[in-house]
Amino acid sequence: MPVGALHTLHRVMWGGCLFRVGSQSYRCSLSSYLRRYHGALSDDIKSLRAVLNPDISKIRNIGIMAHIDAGKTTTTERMLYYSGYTRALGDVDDGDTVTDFMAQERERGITIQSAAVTFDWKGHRINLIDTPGHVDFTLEVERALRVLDGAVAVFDASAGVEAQTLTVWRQAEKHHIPCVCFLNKMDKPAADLNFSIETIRLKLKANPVLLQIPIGSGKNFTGVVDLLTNQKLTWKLTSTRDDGRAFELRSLSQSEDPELLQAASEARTALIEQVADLDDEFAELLLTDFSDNFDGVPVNKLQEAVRRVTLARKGVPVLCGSSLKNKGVQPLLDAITAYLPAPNERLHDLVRWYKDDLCALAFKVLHDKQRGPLVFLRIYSGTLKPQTAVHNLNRNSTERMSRLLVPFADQHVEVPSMSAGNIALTVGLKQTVTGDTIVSSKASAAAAAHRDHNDSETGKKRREHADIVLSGVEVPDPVFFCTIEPPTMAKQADLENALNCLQREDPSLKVRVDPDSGQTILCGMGELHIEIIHDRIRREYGIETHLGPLQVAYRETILQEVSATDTLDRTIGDRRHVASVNLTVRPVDISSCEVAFSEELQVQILPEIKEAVENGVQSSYLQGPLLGYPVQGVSSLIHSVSVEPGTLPAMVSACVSRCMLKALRLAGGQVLEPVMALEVTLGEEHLSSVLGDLAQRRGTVRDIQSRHDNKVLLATVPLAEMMGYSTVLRTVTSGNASFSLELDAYEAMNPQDQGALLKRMSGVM
Ligand SMILES: Nc1nc2c(ncn2[C@@H]2O[C@H](COP(=O)(O)OP(=O)(O)OP(=O)(O)O)[C@@H](O)[C@H]2O)c(=O)[nH]1
Repeated sequence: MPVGALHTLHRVMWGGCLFRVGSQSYRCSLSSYLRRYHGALSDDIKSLRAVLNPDISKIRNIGIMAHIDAGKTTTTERMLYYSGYTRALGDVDDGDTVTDFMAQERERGITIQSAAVTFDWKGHRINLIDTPGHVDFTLEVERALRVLDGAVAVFDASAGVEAQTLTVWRQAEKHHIPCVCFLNKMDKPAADLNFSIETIRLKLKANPVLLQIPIGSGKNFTGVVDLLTNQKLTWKLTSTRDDGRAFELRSLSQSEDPELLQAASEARTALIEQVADLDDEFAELLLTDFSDNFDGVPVNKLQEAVRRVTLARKGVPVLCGSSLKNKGVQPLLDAITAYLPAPNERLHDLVRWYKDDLCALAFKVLHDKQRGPLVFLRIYSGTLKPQTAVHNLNRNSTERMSRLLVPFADQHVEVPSMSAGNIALTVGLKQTVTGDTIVSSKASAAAAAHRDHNDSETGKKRREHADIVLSGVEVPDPVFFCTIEPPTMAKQADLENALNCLQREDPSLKVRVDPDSGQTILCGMGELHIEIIHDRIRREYGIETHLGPLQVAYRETILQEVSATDTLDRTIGDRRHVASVNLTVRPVDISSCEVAFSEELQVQILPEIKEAVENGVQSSYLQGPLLGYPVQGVSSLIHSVSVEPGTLPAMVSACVSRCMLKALRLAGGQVLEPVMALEVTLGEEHLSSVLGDLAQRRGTVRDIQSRHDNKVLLATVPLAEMMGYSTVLRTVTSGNASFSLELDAYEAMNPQDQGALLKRMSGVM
């Protein structure tokens, strides 16, 4: 270790080391420091100092998204390695990657939590979020996308666009995130560039802009031709241990590569024509100066045009490579810096109200045993400094941030400040939960609100005060639930604490207490989600819990319109409470649940009585009359409410709830069940047994497509029939199939199935 670079080094409380270089300190664990920075220590320390507050135009906040197993983690590992942050190449199959750092992730070889990783590439700072591919963790992806400026979509080039990519792509579209596509696994014999590009066009409805063509295929894939520069990049790996750091860069020549040159020149012409179609500025340049000689188009002009096309989301640059075989990752890093936007190129409307004051969004919370909650913040404006108080707008509370760190997977480097555009990790924010807006003080929020208000007055645009709060993450409703019990009552408090911590980290996990049995209920997004939570409680909190059987989160609705009247007359102590209500419930669209007042009542009703009535209706929606599941697809119209003087609002709510229950019972109950969209990829020889199994699960086949030698089966199946499906599929296909599952819709059960469910739930069957 070149000790000269380190002026001082001493141990600190949480097992890490404080490294001082000049006036600057960095903190990380000694072993990881030695492992990661060995060899290029002085350079890396310099670069760490240099990137503390990089120019905003040099920052790229990027997510990697893809279908499960497409190779996100492997690609991320290569990026870290080539940028000089890791000394050895991690391997998901050996369980030693940097980004999959949770114990379960290493064991299962999948990415569960999105880990933020910061590194530099050619003068740029890249904040990269590795997102999970499994559908149970869609919320993790959503949370990451919310704070990113650009994304890399990684595909398995032998499979093209797969189910989960579609979901994530739609999420990226929702947030208007420009993307670059990376066709990974080009070394596989079945890798097919044209097929993959076609699926991007057809399934994602995107406009692929091919920037490279592959050299060789399958085992003979050796590199790519860069169509912008007409140069070939070849990785002549001499042994399996070759890390691919070095590659050869040469211009194509007629004498050595006549066929490749021909193919590249055709692809380049197609690229130039395509970009000209998508970008007027480039089209004008082409028509004026290069109409008869596309070869003369300057590389930088073409690159600028591709960038504009990407940022406008009119097209997506497509690159190819093989992360596992260490080919093509460096050009992907170049593409990230060249085509994806800097934070200041993205429109974040509210940022202008804060001017140079701090405004940041908490997008992830992790619990660290020693340091307490670690909160990941995306800074939109202003500067964040450690040892300062910040104001949480959502909780209306002020708390003190003790440390500020740069997130480096499971290692964190302490920094003295961070400016707009960056992703920071803070220690000390104990009340902040995912989705909260953090500002410097109450006064700065008031000033922002004032600017917002003034702008609305002058700018005629009606704005809400809420515009100064960043919108959080939409949390989908959980579809599965089960009871969870501690080993002894003495551990109940520990379990509650563990569940509180886990919920702050993961808003898709819901915990409630059953009012009848007093049991704690876990509600999650899928079998795997609940299994992981169970596992984490055991490993991280040392509590062996018992889970009850997994149950499906049904819903209830009604079949017909019904009116009801009820009067509550109750004396409590010496006070008499009398309230009457008349209302109608009617079935509406399944996704809504409303309460409305007749026109006459709307004018007369006192605000506190109105609120009490609404509370009464809402509480009746929480537990339907059939099986006690939440009610949806019902509209309630309140015709009249009479309340005698002295009656408490809580009594009005109770009267309304009782009347609602009466009406809902009379309206004929209908159970709604979650129906999932299933996609199974399998060999043709297993198709009939998988179809037979699906028929027994009340599945409906929507389509069977061919993908090379495989079949892709698209179906919808009630979630209740999907318990343990992964095990059955593995057995039926001898492990040669993969599947993905996501909520399609809540659908009405047919009378026979509903009858059987009701009997089962009431213990008759
Ligand atoms: N042949 C080939 N295999 C690859 C390549 N990249 C990754 N793999 C393999 O594909 C599998 C999945 O790779 P990961 O990097 O874990 O994929 P992921 O997308 O991060 O997976 P999740 O985190 O579970 O969503 C592993 O067995 C890798 O070794 C590649 O370029 N070529």
